[in-house]
Amino acid sequence: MVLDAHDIYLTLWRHIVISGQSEEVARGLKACTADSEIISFVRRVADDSIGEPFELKELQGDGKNEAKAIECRKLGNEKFHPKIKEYVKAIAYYNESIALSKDGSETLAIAYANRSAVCYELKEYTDCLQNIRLARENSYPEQLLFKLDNREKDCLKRLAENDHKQLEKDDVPRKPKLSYKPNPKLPHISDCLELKEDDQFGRYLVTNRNLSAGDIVIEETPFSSLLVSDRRYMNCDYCHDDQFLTLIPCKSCTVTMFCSTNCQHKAMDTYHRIECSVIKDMQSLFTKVILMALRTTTTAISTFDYNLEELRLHVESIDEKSLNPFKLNWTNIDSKQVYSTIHILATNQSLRSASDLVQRSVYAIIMSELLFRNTELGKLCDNNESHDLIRTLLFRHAQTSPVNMHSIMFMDYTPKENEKYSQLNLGCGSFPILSMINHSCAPNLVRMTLPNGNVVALVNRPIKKGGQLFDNYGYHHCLESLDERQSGLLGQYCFRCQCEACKLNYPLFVNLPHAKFPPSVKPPIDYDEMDRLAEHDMATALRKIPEYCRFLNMFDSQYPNYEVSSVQEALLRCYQIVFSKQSRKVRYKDLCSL
Ligand SMILES: C[S@@+](CC[C@H](N)C(=O)[O-])C[C@H]1O[C@@H](n2cnc3c(N)ncnc32)[C@H](O)[C@@H]1O
Repeated sequence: MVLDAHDIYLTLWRHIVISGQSEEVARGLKACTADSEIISFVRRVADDSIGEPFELKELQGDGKNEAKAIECRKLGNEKFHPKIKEYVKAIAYYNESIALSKDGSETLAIAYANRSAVCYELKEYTDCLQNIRLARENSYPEQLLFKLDNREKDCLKRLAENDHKQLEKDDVPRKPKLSYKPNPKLPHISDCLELKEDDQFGRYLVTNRNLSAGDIVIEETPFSSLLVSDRRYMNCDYCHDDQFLTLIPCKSCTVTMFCSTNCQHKAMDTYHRIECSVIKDMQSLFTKVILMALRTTTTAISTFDYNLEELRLHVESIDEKSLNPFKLNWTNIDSKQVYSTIHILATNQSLRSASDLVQRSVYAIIMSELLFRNTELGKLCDNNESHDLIRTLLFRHAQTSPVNMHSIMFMDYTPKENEKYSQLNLGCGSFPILSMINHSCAPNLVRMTLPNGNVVALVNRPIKKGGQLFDNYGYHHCLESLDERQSGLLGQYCFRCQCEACKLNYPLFVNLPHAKFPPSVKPPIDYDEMDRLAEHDMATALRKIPEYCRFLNMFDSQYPNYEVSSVQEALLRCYQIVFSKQSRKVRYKDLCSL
């Protein structure tokens, strides 16, 4: 069995501890004056103590696999069976079969043909025709061609009769706008936001005007992004759209699919050219946080047109202490400068323990070895400096990723669960401005992903002029106890939280007191309306937004209480209904079992 990278680190660290070397290793790490020295030091310690930990002989690599493709197709057929009718699950298997099949093969053609049959049942006739074309372009068995011909005729007939699914106008998410004038140099953020820095908080964002619940103050595009691996047969690897009926596979690897040749080319240009031959092994070795370090590094390399010397000189020229995203003019910024703003994100390196630095060095060594052995980086890195560059970038981003990356979400249709729609993690991205926002366990904003992959910051508690914007890093007082929050934040983000919720020990949601309203105020939560929001009813969402915002602005002085927290949740749901990306699956709820 292949060990994952965390096991390799654990084996090494245990050996260091058991052999009584931990203090010596900590001293050795402290004495290093550059990241490249840290990595070399860890490599020496590893080679001396556990032999050749980075050989990774058990890794399987990747390659098309006809037998597995046929197996997946059979699983798809089971889900497609008229008594089962789990069409979306059938599609996931057919897509996997497509990704595993050799280009031009009969197996590939049959998987496309089977996918066309699902499209037909789902009344997606245009997609059905596209799959029929793809099946014919590959080696579909001659003797079965009549099936495709008949399905094609039926599709054309249905299209002529207009018997196909059309998006209801209300299903289409709207585009949000910034609530205040955009900053002339940073048009993706409101001009009221400023960057400050001090000893307690590091860099952080403040507002120079009063902000109200419901304001949208940032809409940011990620520099680099990653699709989680369990969505790889349902969503486009590049734009993350859930175009699962028409995904096309990478011709080489078996774990990457795209919604169009356009996205395929863009992915190739930005990261997949380097990652293609190693991404499957990387996925088996690393968590998404560390894969994000890989993605940010490969995106940086392509940003510099694979010119490693130029990238090295650029990185060396960055003045980390003084550069920040507010110093750049984003109206005509080039992507090399955008990378600079990702390069300077917090690493918290000086606060990390010896074992943490060993862990991240081990990850950087494993990733770089795989890249040097199996990708064009092996040839491109023709001197020690370029090898060091790749290792140190991976090491740096293995530290910036867990501290700064943000999730990319969408609203999945989950009719069998408590909530009909629930937020599903599609992946993650690196964001220069959003990464400047500090944490509070009682935050005053939430993040939301738009269908185009941008992430917006939505204010959900009023913020006074001069006040700091606070995000939540996954440790909210409503959901976690003070101890859990303090230790979680210290472990992952290296700071002791002193937010109002920690200082005043705000209760969990279940223990929140009720707000005191004047008799004229109607309770904000109406359970019928909540049911309609649970159904993602656009009209209800649009109607409730101003009401909820008024309530949050009026009663924030009584925070924390049950009503304000409930309305915050309900407001976020309304915004998700109006602006977020929603699963395409919902369109098929009456046609199959989901
Ligand atoms: C995403 S960054 C936020 C921007 C960061 N302050 C900077 O200077 O780059 C996260 C890091 O900021 C710091 N941080 C975030 N919230 C904080 C808070 N409430 N108090 C102190 N430090 C905080 C921690 O070092 C954390 O790892």
